[in-house]
Amino acid sequence: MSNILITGSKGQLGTELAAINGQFPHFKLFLTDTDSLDITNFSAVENFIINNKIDIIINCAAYTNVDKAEDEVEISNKINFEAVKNMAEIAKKHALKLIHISTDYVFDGTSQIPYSETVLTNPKNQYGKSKDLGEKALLKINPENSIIIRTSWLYAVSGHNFVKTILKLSKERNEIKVVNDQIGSPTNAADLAKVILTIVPKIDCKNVEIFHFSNQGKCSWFQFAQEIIKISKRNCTVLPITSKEFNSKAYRPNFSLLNTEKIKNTFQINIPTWQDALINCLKKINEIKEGEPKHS
Ligand SMILES: NC(=O)C1=CN([C@@H]2O[C@H](COP(=O)(O)OP(=O)(O)OC[C@H]3O[C@@H](n4cnc5c(N)ncnc54)[C@H](OP(=O)(O)O)[C@@H]3O)[C@@H](O)[C@H]2O)C=CC1
Ligand SMILES: Cc1cn([C@H]2C[C@H](O)[C@@H](COP(=O)(O)OP(=O)(O)O[C@H]3O[C@@H](C)C(=O)[C@@H](O)[C@H]3O)O2)c(=O)[nH]c1=O
Repeated sequence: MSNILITGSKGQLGTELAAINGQFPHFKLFLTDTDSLDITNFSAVENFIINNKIDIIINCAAYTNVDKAEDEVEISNKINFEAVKNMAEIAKKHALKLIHISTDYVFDGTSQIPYSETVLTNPKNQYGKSKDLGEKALLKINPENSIIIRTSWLYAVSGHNFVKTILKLSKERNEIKVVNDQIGSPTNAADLAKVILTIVPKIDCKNVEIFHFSNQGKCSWFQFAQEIIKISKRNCTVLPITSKEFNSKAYRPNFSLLNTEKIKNTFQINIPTWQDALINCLKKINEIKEGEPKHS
């Protein structure tokens, strides 16, 4: 039996990890969030891992509001950088495995081929910068048997995400406008959660390794919104617009597709397409019924 600390367990990924604990009875999950374990508090985290004999930390806690981060530089850095640095130090001192989650937004979006783990980061917004600093701190402190998993466009049944926003907007409006010049791959948090708990026992590395994980295939946010509307049979038109027209506060990369070959080959895993993963999530939120035809 391994004792695993899940930070940010009330978020999208943390909730999905908690939901599948039954499939992994050899893990005892310790579910914490801001109210029970603030990851910015070094001694609180260290005491928690000592008192509960923690073997593994899965850090799902993060500051994830991309637009708000532009104005909240200090707090986003505290959570996405300083707290990660602290956890890396604690992991090293107590010989724990640390699984840290990062983002496609550490890249600048200028690539024309999917980003592999070796490409240099160059974040263009404050959220991406804070996550990049967290990654770099972890790489520098370099606790053994620790990894960074970068993922992209995460969504789940619970929490704030693009899928739920589009479902909500499509109830309120006949027409929604969505950017068509940002390309990536959506990721169902349930798929990532399953992969994390599957690979945890197999992690064995002297130096911190980076892996990329997303659902398979690529799309723009516009195409993603179209698929959400189509599968959910909503009577709403999705219109393509440019990022310039949408004019969000934070800059988003135009291309942030991740190359997932390394994680697939290292751990011999299959990853669902983004369309199938979306159907699975929408089924869960009762937008579609079992047995309905898959996407065309
Ligand atoms: N969401 C996305 O699209 C993507 C996310 N990621 C990364 O994946 C990981 C998981 O993301 P996701 O599940 O979507 O995140 P969420 O925003 O859904 O959840 C993050 C959780 O962390 C908690 N949290 C924030 N600050 C602290 C703190 N100081 N101490 C303890 N807990 C805290 C939040 O609590 P509260 O709500 O109270 O602030 C929330 O419950 C993150 O590292 C994120 O950067 C990567 C790519 C895409
Ligand atoms: C809701 C909406 C968004 N958009 C655009 C805005 C933005 O460019 C894009 C995505 O919008 P969101 O704000 O939902 O997503 P965003 O917050 O950019 O999502 C990111 O979150 C962080 C945490 C990550 O790590 C990234 O991988 C990514 O998932 O779609 C529209 O064009 N029309 C709309 O109606």
